[in-house]
Amino acid sequence: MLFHVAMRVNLPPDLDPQIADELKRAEKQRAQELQRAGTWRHLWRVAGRYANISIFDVDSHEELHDILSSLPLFPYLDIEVTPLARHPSALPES
Ligand SMILES: O=C(O)CC1=CCC(=O)O1
Repeated sequence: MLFHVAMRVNLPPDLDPQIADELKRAEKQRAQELQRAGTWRHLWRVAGRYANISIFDVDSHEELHDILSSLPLFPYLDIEVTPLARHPSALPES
């Protein structure tokens, strides 16, 4: 199941910079693990915002929820999830 996930990062301006750096390092490590596993299919920066647009490939809504809610930055993320269905005019995937 594919999901379009929009994440906006809202780190508090007064957050200790060392804690912020550690959260970003841990988030990057987890994001790269999930990309290598094929679960986090796309990760794009939204130009001009501290936000990303991502595509996740998971087996269930529950799996997506578990992944998103365990991200290191989760307490600071505004997340919007959109389920995707195949478009009838899309070419078959190679
Ligand atoms: O910077 C972001 O958009 C949040 C984020 C997601 C994966 C990652 O490494 O950072």
